Formats: sequence, structure tokens, C-alpha cells
Amino acid sequence: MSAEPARGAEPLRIVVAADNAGVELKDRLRDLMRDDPRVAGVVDVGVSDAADDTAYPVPAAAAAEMIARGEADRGVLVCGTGIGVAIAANKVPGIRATVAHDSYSAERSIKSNDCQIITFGARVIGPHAAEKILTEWLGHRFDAASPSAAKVARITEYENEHAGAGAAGTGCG
Ligand SMILES: O=C(CO)[C@H](O)COP(=O)(O)O
Repeated sequence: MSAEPARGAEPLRIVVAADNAGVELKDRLRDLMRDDPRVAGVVDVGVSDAADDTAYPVPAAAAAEMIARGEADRGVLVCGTGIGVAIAANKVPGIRATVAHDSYSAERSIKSNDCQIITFGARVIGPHAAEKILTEWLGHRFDAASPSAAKVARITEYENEHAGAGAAGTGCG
């Protein structure tokens, strides 16, 4: 797979985050992306150290909020399973996040679902497999003219219709 920017595709601004279970893989993926010409920049919102036991919803929500504010295009989040950071990120309005430990799911998370965030479980996937999936993921773009677009728009409509209804929040500030 070429690491050249796709024709017409703008380099991506990426935010990364992890809890202490995911920090090692997060750092590895961050450094890989910093060398990738398809990436305009990588912001790391932590945690920065395996001794930091900040609960996974905190860095996950911080990363997702950056995307929601338009400060980053995509996010890469890591915890033990990838599940907790995905759930937390999805609580941020407008965010679509999913764990994807295989190539096809990672591709469809962009092309079908226009997910801004991919998550990995450091206790589930090996670093080389995660790097391969991430490298491919950087090359995928959502096609707003595709039949998938109306389905994603329906998610946004639902979110807008129910904004504020029953919101429990993440307690992440
Ligand atoms: O994987 C996690 C959350 O999905 C996290 O890294 C560990 O969470 P725990 O099993 O509740 O400690």
C-alpha cells in the first residue's frame, strides 16, 4: 500500500489518546504517523506514561472533543480492548468511533460509516497488525456522494433530534 497522499486528499490532522493499558501501542502508532506524508500532524492528549492510571474515558473524550471542535480530523485511541475508548468517544456529539482489528472493518469504518476515530485494544491486537491496519486506514476517505452518506446522515439526524435527551455525560469535564 502506498504511503503517498491520495490525489486530492488533504493530509490529516490526527489526535491520539490512550489509557495506561494502551499507552505503549498509542506511542508506537503516533510515531508511525508522524513519519507518514498523509498526516499533517499528530497531537497526543495522553496518557504519557504507564504509571498514569487516568481512566480511559478521560483521554478518549478529550481526543473526541478536539475532533468535534474541528481541531483534528481523525483520532486513534487505544485501551486494553479498544471498547472503552470507543464507547467514551461516541458520547461526544457528532463523533463516530469504532474498534477495528481487521482491515475490512477499518476500511468500512471510513467508507460506510464516516468514522472519525479508530480504536485498538493493546491486549487484543499485536503492534504489527495494528500498524498495518492504521497505515491502510490513513489512505481511506469517505465519499459524501456514495449511497452510504444518507445512512450516516440518518445517525446525525437522530443525534440532533435527541440532543440533550437523557444525557448522563461522561463525567470527563
Ligand atoms: O480496555 C479497557 C476498557 O475497555 C481498559 O484499558 C481497561 O479497563 P478495565 O478492564 O475496566 O480495567
